[in-house]
Amino acid sequence: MTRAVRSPIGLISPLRYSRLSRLACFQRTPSQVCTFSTTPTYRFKSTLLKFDQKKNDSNTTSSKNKKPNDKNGANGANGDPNNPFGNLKWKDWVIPSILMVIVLNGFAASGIDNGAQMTFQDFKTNYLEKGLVKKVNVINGTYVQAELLSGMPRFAGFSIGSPDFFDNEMDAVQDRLGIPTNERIPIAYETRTSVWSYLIPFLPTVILIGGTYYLIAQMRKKGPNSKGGPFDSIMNVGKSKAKLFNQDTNIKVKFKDVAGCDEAKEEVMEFVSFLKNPQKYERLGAKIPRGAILSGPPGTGKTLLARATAGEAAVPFLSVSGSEFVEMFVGVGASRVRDLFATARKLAPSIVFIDEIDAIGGAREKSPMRANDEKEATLNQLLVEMDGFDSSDHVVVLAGTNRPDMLDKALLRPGRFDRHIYLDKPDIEGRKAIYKVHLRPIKMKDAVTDMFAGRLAAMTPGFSGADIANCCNEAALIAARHSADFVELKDFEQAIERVIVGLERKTRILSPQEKKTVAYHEAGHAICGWYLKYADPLLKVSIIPRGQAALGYAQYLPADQYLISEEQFEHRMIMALGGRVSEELNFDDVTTGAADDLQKVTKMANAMVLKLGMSKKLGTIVFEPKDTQMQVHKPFSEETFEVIDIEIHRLIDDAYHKCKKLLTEKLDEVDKIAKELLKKEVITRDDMIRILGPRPFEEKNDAFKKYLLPKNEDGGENPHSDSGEPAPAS
Ligand SMILES: Nc1ncnc2c1ncn2[C@@H]1O[C@H](COP(=O)(O)OP(=O)(O)OP(=O)(O)O)[C@@H](O)[C@H]1O
Ligand SMILES: [Zn+2]
Repeated sequence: MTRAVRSPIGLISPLRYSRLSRLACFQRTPSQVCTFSTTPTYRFKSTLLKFDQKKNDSNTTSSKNKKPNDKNGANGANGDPNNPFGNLKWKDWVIPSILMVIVLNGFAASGIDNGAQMTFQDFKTNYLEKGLVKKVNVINGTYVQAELLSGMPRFAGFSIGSPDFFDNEMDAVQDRLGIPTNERIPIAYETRTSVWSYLIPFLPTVILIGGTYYLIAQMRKKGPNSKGGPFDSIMNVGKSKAKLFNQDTNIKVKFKDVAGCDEAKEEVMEFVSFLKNPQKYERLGAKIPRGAILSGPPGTGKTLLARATAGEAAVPFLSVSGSEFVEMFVGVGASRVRDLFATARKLAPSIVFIDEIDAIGGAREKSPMRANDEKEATLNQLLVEMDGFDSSDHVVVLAGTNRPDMLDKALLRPGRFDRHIYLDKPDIEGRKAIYKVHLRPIKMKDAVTDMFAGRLAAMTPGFSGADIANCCNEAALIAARHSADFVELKDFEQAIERVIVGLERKTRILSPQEKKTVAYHEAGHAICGWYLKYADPLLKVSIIPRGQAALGYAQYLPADQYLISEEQFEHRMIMALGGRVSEELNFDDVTTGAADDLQKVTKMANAMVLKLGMSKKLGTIVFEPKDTQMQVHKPFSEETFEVIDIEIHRLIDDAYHKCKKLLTEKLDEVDKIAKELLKKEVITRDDMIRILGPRPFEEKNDAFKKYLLPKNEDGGENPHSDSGEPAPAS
């Protein structure tokens, strides 16, 4: 039984082998204990080697063994798609794992001080037979700890198969050495239990109770700013998803950050004044306005203005999108509305902002087929909540929409959203002011002058506040890409072009013939624009492909204008046809390049005839049905329909012939511009003047004249004044 087995790393008795392997197993996680790899012996050997070589080192060994196991554990939790706890955060499994490891370590240690490790055989020959042993302790009937005489290691330890066998062996050795019975080494028997052995039976219960407590805590998490834990969506389906912005922390927006919409600001100012000082109004018996609809095209600052209102009034701001009320289940939307208003009342004075209110506030179905009960229930709840305010509630409701015409009339009734504030796209002065706001954080070389902001504003007619914000950011990105220290005008010019027509696509290679077609097409547009009185000022023409579809483009600067005359319409149509006509005049064949132009022309002619009363034959009648979807019959006779057809054709044909006449006269100029384009790819207004001479009409865009036109090209010095030679095409 004590016969030693020779192994490559030393002598190991079978007895000790089994004991140590059990110890090693305790220090591993269950998954590895059960694993049979192709090199199991190697693992045991290395563990044993460490036991042999290092004294009192069991902890280090176990920690070394633990590392790869922990890693396995982590992979198990995160990497396995079937793992139901795959979504839990690291905290959720790290803490239990650490507890587990502590428990297992404690269990493994079991309170035994191992001392110098050896086999019984070694103990016998090295200590027992030499009389170096003072006392022997048999622990738990399986392990022996021998106290040695001084000068030796203090303890020696080894495992035994059974206490009886050990007793007999001890007696046998001492008999052999002739030691009298009363001087024999005392053997004590001891039972040691670790505190862990008491605790471990309770462990599953503790884990179970802790886990349940954690899950319930997760479910209870709610409120306007709930983080949305794994159980949130089920428990909080009827809760409002509004985001709460608190004055002290989140809302830094003030009225000074909203530029170019002074009237709108003035209107909402009243709400601010009310929220700050309600007594001033209530004292005189005035009812406080409940809410306002902020409408206008996308990106004109509706959300921004609402936030600024909250910022100025220094009250909590609850922001929610109309679409967040819409759910599959009936009643959820209504419940969310109720919850939103309950929260707002609790936080009062406060502002509720419902963006895209058309998602729930759209006109209710008139048909008996009740298309959308859920939407209606939500809207009704909203109406009820707004009616339910009394003036002491001090809650103001602002709502944003791009389609105020779609809203249910009941919403707009006095006592609900009784103010309607319209935010239009900014005009030149508005854009200038918005540029000044968004240029503030941009690092420029010189201070931003009025002229500089004006120049950018003049270059970007039709831009919304959001476009301007985007443009300023793009300019800074472009400058950063060139590792510049400052952002300059040229960066802004590039950014504007990018926002208008998209990225340059240098990789889109046109064949020489295609390039030529594009050049003559664009030259046709440019020449028409140059010689037509009402054409907008031209900034540049380019034949570098850009964005999704444009192979070439011309950048014009339309003035901010609110009325368009018949003649202006005609000139726009001629300009739009210039590309196609130039192709016809310069090549044997025409291409698809004019598709977009033709669409524009047709749309304009349609509008002139059907909506704007610009056809003498048809007179000042609107033919366009208001609600095209509901229209079954045309609101006019077959004869009128024919006349409409003829008139639309006539308008387009007229424009076409005038365009052809103009370009035939200016064929040389078209040729020159096209050649210049082929040479340089991009030509500017200066190139046009160099090749064609100054434009024969004074520019009509004041912003252009003020901010962009070089001084020597200005008004009076222009050889052709407004009253001079009429436009050749007119
Ligand atoms: N008048 C403005 N002054 C300053 N910045 C503006 C202005 N209008 C818009 N912006 C900028 O555009 C961004 C987007 O505006 P906002 O979200 O308020 O537009 P919106 O009208 O609510 O658009 P949508 O109808 O698409 O919801 C703002 O964060 C701001 O940076
Ligand atoms: Zn074109």
